[in-house]
Amino acid sequence: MNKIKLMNKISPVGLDLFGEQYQVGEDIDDEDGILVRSASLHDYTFNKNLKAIARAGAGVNNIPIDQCSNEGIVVFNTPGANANAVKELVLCGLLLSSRKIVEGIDWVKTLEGKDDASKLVEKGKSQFVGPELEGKKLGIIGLGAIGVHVANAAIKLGMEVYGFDPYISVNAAWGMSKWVKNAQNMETIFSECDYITLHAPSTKETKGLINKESIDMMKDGVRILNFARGDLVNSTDVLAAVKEGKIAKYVTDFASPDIINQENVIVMPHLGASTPESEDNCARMAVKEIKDYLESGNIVNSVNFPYINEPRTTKYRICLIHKNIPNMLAQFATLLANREINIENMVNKAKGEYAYTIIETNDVVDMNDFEALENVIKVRVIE
Ligand SMILES: NC(=O)C1=CN([C@@H]2O[C@H](COP(=O)(O)OP(=O)(O)OC[C@H]3O[C@@H](n4cnc5c(N)ncnc54)[C@H](O)[C@@H]3O)[C@@H](O)[C@H]2O)C=CC1
Ligand SMILES: O=C(O)C(=O)COP(=O)(O)O
Repeated sequence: MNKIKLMNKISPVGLDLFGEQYQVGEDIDDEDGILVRSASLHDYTFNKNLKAIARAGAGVNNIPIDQCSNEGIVVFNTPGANANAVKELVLCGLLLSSRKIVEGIDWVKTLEGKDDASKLVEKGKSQFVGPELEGKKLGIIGLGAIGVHVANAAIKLGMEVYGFDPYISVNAAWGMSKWVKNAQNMETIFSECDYITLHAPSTKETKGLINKESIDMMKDGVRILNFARGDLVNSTDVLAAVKEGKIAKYVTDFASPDIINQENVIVMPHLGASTPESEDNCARMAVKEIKDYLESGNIVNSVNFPYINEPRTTKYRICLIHKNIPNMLAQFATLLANREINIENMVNKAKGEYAYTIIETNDVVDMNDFEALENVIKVRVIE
């Protein structure tokens, strides 16, 4: 029986895939796996039995990845599973940043109970004029699953789209409209664009990338959208620029005390992925990933360990997480040879400092033999 701890609400469409061999819930101890959305695991104590964490979503900044790697805990996410949901909210954000929709709606509420409301509306609406998107320049920082969706949709809206992503994947590039212009650097985005939208993960490199210095490069009246993570933006600098009128509107999915209820700042309660479709997609993908890893040792969509997806061919499968250093495979082979155990199949892949090896055999093996080896982090024998 595998035990799965839920750190957030996860769609039953995914949870139903676990089946009877799993105990799943919020009050689980000594869990084999964790399913999480945005709850922070930075202060969570991982038990020794924990093998995997699946983030039903994209961003993994709520998980201590280095610590997980060090402890042999495989962390998965669900690439692209919520990208359409976020794209749709970004399109909404573009419109909210441009047309004075929120202000207009709030103003109409003040007319409640007035018999001449329709007349007042026609007289007062001129205060809520805002520009169209067509023909304007949109800069996108981060061209992954979401950035590409946004780029393609903005092209269809008639916008001139500039994209910047120094690490763009071949897949993302294949999926992107040929009309998207390749900005060679972030400065081009800052200086050229009327609208700037962020779709890069929170990393050391991206933290605070919207700050006084970058804002100074921007056009007067620029509109900034942040559906990536709050810490990509220095909110003090953004707020100051909004107050000066340099930034016409800041629309974000991430609340912080300083930006709540400020004029020309629209804050949403982290709603990007909150659609039934995306919640189902993410849950399904996360459950499949964690189940596959626990049952077969296969790793698909991990952010900290390499991709290995091999069909089972033998009775026993030895799964070894270890340091990516010379002589590990030789030690495994020698150990098995000394026990007269034949290797039917062996796969080894590395990712950065860590590596993963699957050895298949039809003979009984003793996990302790492998655990005793230096630089082996985690061992499992799956029957
Ligand atoms: N508001 C919400 O509810 C949601 C927010 N997100 C946020 O959006 C981010 C992006 O999500 P996806 O597109 O699904 O991820 P993704 O991994 O498909 O794309 C991220 C892209 O950012 C690029 N990138 C990394 N460092 C960069 C840098 N320094 N400058 C420019 N580009 C850089 C990567 O090369 C990659 O192409 C997530 O990491 C998460 O923080 C994701 C889903 C929902
Ligand atoms: O997938 C992501 O990175 C998100 O930000 C979505 O977060 P959520 O699952 O809605 O808490």
